Amino acid sequence: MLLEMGQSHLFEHWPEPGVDDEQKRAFFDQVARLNSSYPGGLASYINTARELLADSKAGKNPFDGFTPSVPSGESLTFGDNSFVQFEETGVREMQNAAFVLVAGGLGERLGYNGIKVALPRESSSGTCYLQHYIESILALQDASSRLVEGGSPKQIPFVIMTSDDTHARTLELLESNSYFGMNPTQVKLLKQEKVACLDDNVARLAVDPRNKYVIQTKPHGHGDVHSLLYSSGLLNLWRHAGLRWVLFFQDTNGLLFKAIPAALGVSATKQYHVNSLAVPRKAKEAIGGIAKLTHADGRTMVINVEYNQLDPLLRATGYPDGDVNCETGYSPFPGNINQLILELGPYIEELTKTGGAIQEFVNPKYKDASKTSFKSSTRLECMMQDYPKTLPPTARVGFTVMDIWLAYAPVKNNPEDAAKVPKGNPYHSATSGEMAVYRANSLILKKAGVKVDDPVLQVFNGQEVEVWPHVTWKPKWALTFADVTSKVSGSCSISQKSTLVVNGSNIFLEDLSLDGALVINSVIDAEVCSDLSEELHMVKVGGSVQNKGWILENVDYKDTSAPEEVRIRGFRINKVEQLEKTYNEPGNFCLKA
Ligand SMILES: O=c1ccn([C@@H]2O[C@H](COP(=O)(O)OP(=O)(O)O[C@H]3OC[C@@H](O)[C@H](O)[C@H]3O)[C@@H](O)[C@H]2O)c(=O)[nH]1
Ligand SMILES: [Mg+2]
Repeated sequence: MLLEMGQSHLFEHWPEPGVDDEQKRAFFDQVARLNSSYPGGLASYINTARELLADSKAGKNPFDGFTPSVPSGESLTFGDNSFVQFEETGVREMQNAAFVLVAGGLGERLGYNGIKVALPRESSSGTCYLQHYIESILALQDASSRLVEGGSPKQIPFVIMTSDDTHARTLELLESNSYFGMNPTQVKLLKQEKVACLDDNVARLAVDPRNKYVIQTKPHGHGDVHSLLYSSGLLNLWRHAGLRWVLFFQDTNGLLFKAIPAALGVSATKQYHVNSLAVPRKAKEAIGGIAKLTHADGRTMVINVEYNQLDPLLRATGYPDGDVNCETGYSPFPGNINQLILELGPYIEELTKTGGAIQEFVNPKYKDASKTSFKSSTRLECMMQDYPKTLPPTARVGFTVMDIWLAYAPVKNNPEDAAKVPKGNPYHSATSGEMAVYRANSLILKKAGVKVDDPVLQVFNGQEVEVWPHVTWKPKWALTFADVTSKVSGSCSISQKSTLVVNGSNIFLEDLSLDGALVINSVIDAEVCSDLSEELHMVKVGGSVQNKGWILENVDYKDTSAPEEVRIRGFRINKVEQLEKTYNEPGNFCLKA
């Protein structure tokens, strides 16, 4: 097959039989792996590569013939009646859902040495992303089964796509933490394989410069998740179990689960086959724009245009200024946060046709204008949000826009690059990712009637951020706005320098005045309480707490004496003074300190 596909150069240096046989066998093992992990096999990979490389050389625009326009979608306002309604619907539907986290990326822009899901989402509680995601899914599972009478509690499946770069460390993080409370059989890791690198425009496979018996490989992109799910057989198992939704998400977004219930509510209510979550987008921000593309022949699709392609597409289609903000101060195109909700039935139907193959692209860096050779080997790539590209026009494809403060705060940029982000655009750094959690929680409490002091501006690693009170809670405390409003009452207030950490589902804040740090734990087992009415197992906490609190101290990212996860956010928390309370029985508690 390799010879037929013009790959004879791979064997040119081979010595006679009997020499290097081990390495020759290893070579064929690798070829077999590359062949079986790609839909259609290696020959199909090479053919596609030739076509895409020819298009790229000819300077062909992948959106040739299409004109972009601003699509209309569902736009939600946090806390209003329809939002609350969507959240309730979403939580109810949650027991028919499965979650898929794509976490095979190295995070080269961030440059962190560990895996990204092991980073703390915020440093007041120190909870890492993966723990937060798992606890959110478990809390949704419980809340959903409570809403459905007589239903037997279902376990929400959780899939993590890993790669050779992240697999072992992801597994190790799960195992050393007892899967953060999830049943290990509920979690499935699917490892994506890399794809072969290409040396030239006729798609000759690149050999590893250090070992001529190895084909060089690079990641193929998050689009692999579809073929992996398809070939794993999980989708049909889920269908037989009565599931209806698959929710995809990315490795570091500390706000995502605040947006999930309402977004699923929208999918269920509008019967969307595909629902992408979006936020208002700043021009040139490194997030894709959701656009309606209309072809000269009349076809239309609503699809993500990746951030590096939006500007050239706009310039080529009559918008000479390219990717710029409109009068709202934002790009007219909603920003894709790559949280996709797919309806399982239509998804399986589509994958049965495509095998999960996603339209690919190639992005070679040419040596010169002749475009005949590359600076370094290239490869085909694909993105999970390109899934709708092959759907028939009858498919119900929509999107849902929510506020940025509620839905999107990824950690993608290293401190140096983040500090260079144009003023007013989000930093997407470890610093902004943590501050966004505090801001969102503070704004939600405010909306629920708590008096929360305004933030102050502070600079960490060259980035000016709003510092709100450090409020963080476990997902089981509150998943939706209705949960929060049911758990705070009377006249509560939180000063700017405060930290509030809430660990426990049955904690109710009533007439609490906080100026300092307060950690409230409740260790009452929800199952013991399940036969009691809510009143009977409430831990009601009020009173006035004042102490020196927890203080943020600047740490420079170049200061190698601090741990990497501290350095990249530019501060550490000095826990000067706090009140910590742990309750193991219900009651009314009046704090004084
Ligand atoms: O090969 C890969 C590459 C990436 N990934 C995962 O995919 C997720 C996103 O990866 P990247 O951080 O490289 O994505 P980017 O920031 O380039 O853009 C992505 O997120 C922002 C959106 O607006 C873009 O449309 C989307 O492509 C991460 O969770 C990463 O771990 C894989 O699982 N495998
Ligand atoms: Mg990327």
